[in-house]
Amino acid sequence: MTASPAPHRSDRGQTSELPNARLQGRSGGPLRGRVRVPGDKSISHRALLFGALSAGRTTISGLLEGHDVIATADAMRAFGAVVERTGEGTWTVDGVGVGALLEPAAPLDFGNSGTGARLILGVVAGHGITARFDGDASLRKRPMGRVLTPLQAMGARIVDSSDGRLPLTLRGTRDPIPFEYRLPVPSAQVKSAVLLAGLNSPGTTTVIEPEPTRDHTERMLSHFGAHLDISTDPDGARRIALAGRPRLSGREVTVPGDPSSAAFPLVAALVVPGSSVTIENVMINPTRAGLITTLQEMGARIELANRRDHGGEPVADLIVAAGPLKAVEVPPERAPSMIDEYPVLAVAASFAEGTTVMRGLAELKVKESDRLAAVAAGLAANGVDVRIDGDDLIVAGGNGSAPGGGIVATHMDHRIAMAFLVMGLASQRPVAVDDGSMIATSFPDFVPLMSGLGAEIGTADGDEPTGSAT
Ligand SMILES: O=C(O)C1=C[C@@H](OP(=O)(O)O)[C@@H](O)[C@H](O)C1
Ligand SMILES: C=C(OP(=O)(O)O)C(=O)O
Repeated sequence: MTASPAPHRSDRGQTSELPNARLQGRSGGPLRGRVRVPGDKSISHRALLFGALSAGRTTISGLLEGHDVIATADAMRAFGAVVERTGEGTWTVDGVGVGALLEPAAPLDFGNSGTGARLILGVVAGHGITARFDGDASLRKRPMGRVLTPLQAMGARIVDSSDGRLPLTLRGTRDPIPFEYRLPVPSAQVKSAVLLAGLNSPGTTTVIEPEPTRDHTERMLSHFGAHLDISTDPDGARRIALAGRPRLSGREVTVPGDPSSAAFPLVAALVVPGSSVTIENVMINPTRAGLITTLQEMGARIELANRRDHGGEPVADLIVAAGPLKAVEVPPERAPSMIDEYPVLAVAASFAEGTTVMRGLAELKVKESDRLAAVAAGLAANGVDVRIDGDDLIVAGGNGSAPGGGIVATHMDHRIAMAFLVMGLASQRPVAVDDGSMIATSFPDFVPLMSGLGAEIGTADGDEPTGSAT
């Protein structure tokens, strides 16, 4: 089985695209080799954004050239920044500076990307410009009220929207009101939107997060020259205070490997018997490392070698060897540090000994799909005993094997597609996903990278799976 060759779209900097077709993962020999996953998606979005909000030139290496990030690059161009691809993963941004963004001439299309849409709503909210935001069918279903509520309190106005979802038009303010906001949901996107609006405020913008979320915005704001005061409140909440109207200057950014993409070859190497894989240069920032902690608790053999600093973020090479996994209970407070990794953790749990309980997954319901429902349906279609109890996901493991044989509905969700293709590599029968095209939003070279390790992933033209989850 082979994957179809990927078309090249050099004008937008994309390296490859997967076919809009059913794909299938099936068991073969052990996975072996060394790989590098693409640059971190969260950091890639932010590098482009902060580059555009800075004076002078930002040079970025290791940028993720997936569709989500390319949509952010296009939005930065619409605001007047000069964004150029100078080589594979290397980009320059000649910024316009905080307060100086131009009004986009046309609607901004964020495709499948919640991060791009929500962070840039924050950027527009803090500028005296109006912009129209749109996205694909998945993004149009996702809640934007979580960012619009604080942004309106800072002075932005919604010109039109259907119940707080895209498409919508936002009119920003040139004088955002200094504001203090306690996050009602653990979301780095909401935190970042408020801080980005606060950049152009004459006073201080404060975000209080009761549960820590990924801290890339804070790290990069400091790197680009903003002044942040980060402290802990008496109740343990994290308080982030940003002084408004800093002079941000162009910087160099080197983007480390994305732990959310590394999760797929990592779990594959654990569940395919006899595998031994090294994944180089993976970011292990503690706000993103919950999956590694959880898998190690399950007994996974993962060595973190060659720990070092890469562009202000901790990274390591993950040396992974297949072996038995045992069920664990994953506490709700760990969810923000592995929020995008639950689909593939649920796949790992289906091969474990015992019943894994993942608690506090309400946020999974508002991702590219309702991931709680999509994961449960996908596992059930593949013969796994799975249950949703409120916001908890409960997966009975098959002690080293899972039936497989199902077709999984991906609901325009890249992580559902990749997680179930990984399942097929170790299950008794192949696992098919109905649409692999969304994989290009975050991991355009997923299929060739996995194939290079020996994985059998390709178009589903061989054995037809039987079960289905639609
Ligand atoms: O800030 C970010 O870059 C992201 C934050 C998370 O979303 P939430 O803020 O909605 O949890 C995560 O799911 C998303 O993939 C990227
Ligand atoms: C949730 C995700 O991304 P976004 O919110 O940016 O669409 C993700 O990549 O899993």
